[in-house]
This record gives sequence, structure tokens and C-alpha cells, in this order.
Amino acid sequence: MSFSRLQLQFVKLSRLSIAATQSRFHANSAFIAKSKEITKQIQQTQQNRLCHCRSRNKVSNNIDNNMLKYLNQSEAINVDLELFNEYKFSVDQLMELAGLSCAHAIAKCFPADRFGRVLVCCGPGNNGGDGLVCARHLALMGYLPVLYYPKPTPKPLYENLAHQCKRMEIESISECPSVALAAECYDLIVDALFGFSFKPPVRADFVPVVELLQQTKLPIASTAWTYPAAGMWRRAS
Ligand SMILES: NC(=O)C1=CN([C@@H]2O[C@H](COP(=O)(O)OP(=O)(O)OC[C@H]3O[C@@H](n4cnc5c(N)ncnc54)[C@H](O)[C@@H]3O)[C@@H](O)[C@H]2O)[C@@H](O)CC1
Repeated sequence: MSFSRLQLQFVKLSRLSIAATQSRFHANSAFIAKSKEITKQIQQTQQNRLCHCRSRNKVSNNIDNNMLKYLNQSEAINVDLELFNEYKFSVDQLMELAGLSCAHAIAKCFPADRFGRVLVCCGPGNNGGDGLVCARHLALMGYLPVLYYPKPTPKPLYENLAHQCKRMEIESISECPSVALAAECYDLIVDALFGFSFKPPVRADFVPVVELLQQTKLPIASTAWTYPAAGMWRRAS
């Protein structure tokens, strides 16, 4: 091959090599740009998460700062009516949510390793239903709940909830324990007796359990409403 043809060949190869270098350069620049974009997205996500945590801490601090509002009886009734009518929740849904959230609150405040044996006192109404749901979830969380449900309501909603507890082999007692016996057998009492439909005075069936709640030294977690003298209703913690 003559010298000039060799030179020509060499020039061609050099051009090809330059073109290859340029395309590699462009590819690298694109890669760097993409990496920068992804890094920015990651930083933004982290920032959002941080903001979310900050706002959640702010909310929980607000709650810690007694920002909790107590509802009076009519407000509580209206909240339920709004949930039923505006948002079309069924009573089963609300009862399941109420019972589950009570079980979570109990697990947060009264850990199962120290407060495992729980006496769950259920009333005859929806609040009692919340208690049956709470007992079922506590059993799934490693607690040993025992039901005291002195006046089961003969309606499918309550019968089904009681049946679910039975199938989960949650013990049920028919006699209300004395203060001394309760102190011996349980670490915690759940008061799921009455909600906002309570009308004093307490009827005979529930006098022993109300007296137990009044006299026991055991911690009481209440899904129920208490009716302080002031006539204000509040959802006890
Ligand atoms: N948001 C939720 O998750 C839900 C909450 N629910 C709660 O359920 C409650 C409303 O349910 P209810 O209207 O069934 O009311 P209660 O749970 O207060 O129960 C009323 C029952 O207690 C009986 N009772 C009333 N006064 C009594 C007394 N002095 N002695 C003995 N028995 C007495 C009544 O005859 C009735 O059977 C509210 O507290 C509400 O918070 C339910 O609405 C279910 C859903």
C-alpha cells in the first residue's frame, strides 16, 4: 500500500477515534446529568420525609401539649352521625376501627410483657362492641384478655363479635371479680361499658363492675365515655 494511502487510512482511523471519543464524552455527560437529577430527587425525598416527620412530631407535641379536645355528649353523637351519614361508614367499620385503635393505644401505654392479663369489661351497647373488638385484637398482640360481658345483646352485630372472641378461645367470665381477686388475676382492666347513651343511675347488672372500676388499684384503659359531675362527656384515654 503506498505511503499516501497509508496516510489516508491513518487520517480515517483518527477521525473515527475522535468521533468515538466524542460520543463517549456525550454519553458520560448525559450520565452525569442523570446522576445529578437522581441525586436531587433523593435529596428532595429525604427533605420531604424530614418535613413529614417534623410535622408529625409537631402534631404529636400538640397532642402532648394537651391539645386533645374533649367532646361533650352531643358533639360525640354528632361525630358518629357525620361518620355514618356523610362518610357512609357502617357501624361495623367504626366499631372495628375503634376497637383496633384502643388495642393499639393499650399496647403503646401498657406493654404486654408487663400488663398481659387483661380484664375487658363490655357493656350492652356499641361501646361494649368496641370492647369485644379490642379484646380480639389484644389477643392477637400477645395479651391474655378475659371478657366480662354481663348482658350480651341479642343482635347479630354483637353476637358475631362475641362468637369471634369465642372462636379465638378468649375466656369469658360470668361473675364480676372482687377487687382483691381482680388484683390477683389481672394486670389491666379495659372499661368498655358505656358510651354516650349511658343514662344514670347504673342498672343492677352493672353495679358490681362499676364498683370494681371505682375501687381497683389496677390501671384502667377506657374505650368508654365517663360522665363527670360537670355533665361533660369525654372519651377517656
Ligand atoms: N366511632 C366508632 O368507632 C363507634 C363508636 N361507637 C361508640 O358507641 C357508643 C354509642 O353506642 P350506644 O348508643 O350503643 O351507647 P352505649 O355504648 O353507651 O350503650 C348503650 C346501652 O347501655 C344501656 N344503658 C344505658 N344507660 C344504662 C345504665 N344506667 N345502666 C345500664 N345500662 C345502661 C342502654 O340500654 C344501651 O343498651 C358511643 O360511645 C360511641 O363512641 C359506636 O357508635 C360504634 C362505632
